[in-house]
Amino acid sequence: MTAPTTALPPSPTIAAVAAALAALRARRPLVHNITNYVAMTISANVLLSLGASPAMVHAGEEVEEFAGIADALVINIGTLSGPWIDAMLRAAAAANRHGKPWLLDPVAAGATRLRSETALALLHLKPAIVRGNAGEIMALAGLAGAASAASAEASRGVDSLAGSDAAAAAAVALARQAGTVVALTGETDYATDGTRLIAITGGHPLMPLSTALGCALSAATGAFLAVAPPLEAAVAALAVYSAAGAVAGARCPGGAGHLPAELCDALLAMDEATLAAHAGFTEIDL
Ligand SMILES: Nc1ncnc2c1ncn2[C@@H]1O[C@H](COP(=O)(O)OP(=O)(O)O)[C@@H](O)[C@H]1O
Ligand SMILES: Cc1ncsc1CCOP(=O)(O)O
Ligand SMILES: [Mg+2]
Repeated sequence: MTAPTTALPPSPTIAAVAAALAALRARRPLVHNITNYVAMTISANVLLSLGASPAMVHAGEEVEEFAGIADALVINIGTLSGPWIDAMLRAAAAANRHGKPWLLDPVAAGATRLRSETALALLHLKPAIVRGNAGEIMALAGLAGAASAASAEASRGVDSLAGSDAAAAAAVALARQAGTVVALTGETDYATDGTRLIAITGGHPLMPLSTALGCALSAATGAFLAVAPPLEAAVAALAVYSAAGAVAGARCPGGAGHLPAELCDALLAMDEATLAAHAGFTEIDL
């Protein structure tokens, strides 16, 4: 029997995630966010605690210029309107021209025609990563023709009613069809480039009870895009955030009110031992 000529890509390790986090902190990337009104403050605080520099810049008159100076761009369609859509399309095209990686968070894709058409138009501009909950990933995969249309019961507005396990196949199909990495979140998170599927455990059941933590995760994932290729960036972001979420949730016995603050503190203090204690990976055969 002959030995294989090409090695399989290595499975993710806690050490590799810790190294990506160290690289991020050393680089302190400037992350350009076009995000929704609900998510702006927590996204900026998550980026600062992680070790990145946030900037919320959405005016059509300046997004192209800013995309050129930023290290990565995050586009989140949470609170859409006509001028914002124009700015999002211009920013994504400018990031592509400048060779800057960018991420799409298709908030509530599938809920309205405006959201579906905008998410699809942005997908066609080739984001490096799409990060969404199960309902959004199933909807976007259906809209892109990568999977059958998502059922109306998969989402309620910005919230997913479906579990992430049920959306893993749609995530893989979307990644293949769109040539992107998909970061799918829920009780278990998944990262896939269409050839590999990695499950990431951690987090806390209180996380869906605090608004915009998914949006802030998308911002954090954008920061990792400045220091790592898309699949590694997605895995690192999901693992770091899952570990921080687990630590933060354990410090919130009375509910989710303080969760965003605890999450930021946990991100600031994140280290390899905490990652090892609170995040895990499984590589799933495709
Ligand atoms: N039931 C859960 N248990 C643990 N972590 C969760 C749970 N639901 C969501 N999370 C975590 O919350 C974060 C946001 O994910 P999610 O709620 O799917 O996004 P969104 O806010 O966009 O709907 C992710 O880090 C995810 O792992
Ligand atoms: C409530 C809400 N409405 C429009 S955007 C938004 C925030 C959604 O945040 P997330 O997707 O992280 O739950
Ligand atoms: Mg969301």
